[in-house]
Amino acid sequence: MNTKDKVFEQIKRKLIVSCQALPDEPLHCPLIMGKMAYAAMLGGASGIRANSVEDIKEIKKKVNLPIIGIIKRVYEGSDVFITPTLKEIELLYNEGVDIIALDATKRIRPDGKTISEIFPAIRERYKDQLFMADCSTYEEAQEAYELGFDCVGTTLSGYTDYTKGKELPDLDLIERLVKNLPIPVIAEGGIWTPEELKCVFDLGVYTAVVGTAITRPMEITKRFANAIIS
Ligand SMILES: CC(=O)N[C@H](C=O)[C@@H](O)[C@H](O)[C@H](O)COP(=O)(O)O
Repeated sequence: MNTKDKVFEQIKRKLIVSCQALPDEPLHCPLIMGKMAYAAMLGGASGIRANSVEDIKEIKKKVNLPIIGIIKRVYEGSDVFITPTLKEIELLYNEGVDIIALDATKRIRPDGKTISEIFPAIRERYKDQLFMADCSTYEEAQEAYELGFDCVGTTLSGYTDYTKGKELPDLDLIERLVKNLPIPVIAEGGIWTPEELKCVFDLGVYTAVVGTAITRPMEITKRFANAIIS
């Protein structure tokens, strides 16, 4: 089995936990994300999604699980913030992550180009690297598949101007992708409960990423606090 197949085999029909805290979040700190990933592993996660080279380095010290790596960076003039430019891809590639995820929406990137303009050269340059397309619509995922991405995720449904307000998890999108795309579909975004996780697996996803519901205590606390506001 080659390395790519091995990675996919390890995460097949298993839970991936996203361990992320941005600079404005209370748990922002590589050491904490490393421990978070370790806790997730002990709890049964089979893969980790993580943001930034610093966090990824620390997580690698604590767990030996496949990592989906991203770098979130906001550039002026573009709404694309998940691994938006070639620079972030190069950093993730040099760090060595099993899968690099990047925004594959139709939005214009910071370099003024679209994903279909830049991805062919990326595919060519990093031949052995696995890439995940973070999409917000069916058409974007279809295009990502045609461009040569290895897997697609529903990560950005609800987060682009044209999908804002969508109920998450986006079950319709997940179902359509599973039915029509021949590459692994990863459900990601807004999975809050074990029941929802089970539901997306029942729809036939290859795997699913759960983040906030497990690794953002401030958001989890808000849900409880809000439940008793009269
Ligand atoms: C839109 C965006 O920035 N999504 C990010 C992508 O890496 C993360 O902030 C999410 O936590 C992750 O996608 C998992 O989703 P949820 O936290 O809803 O389980």
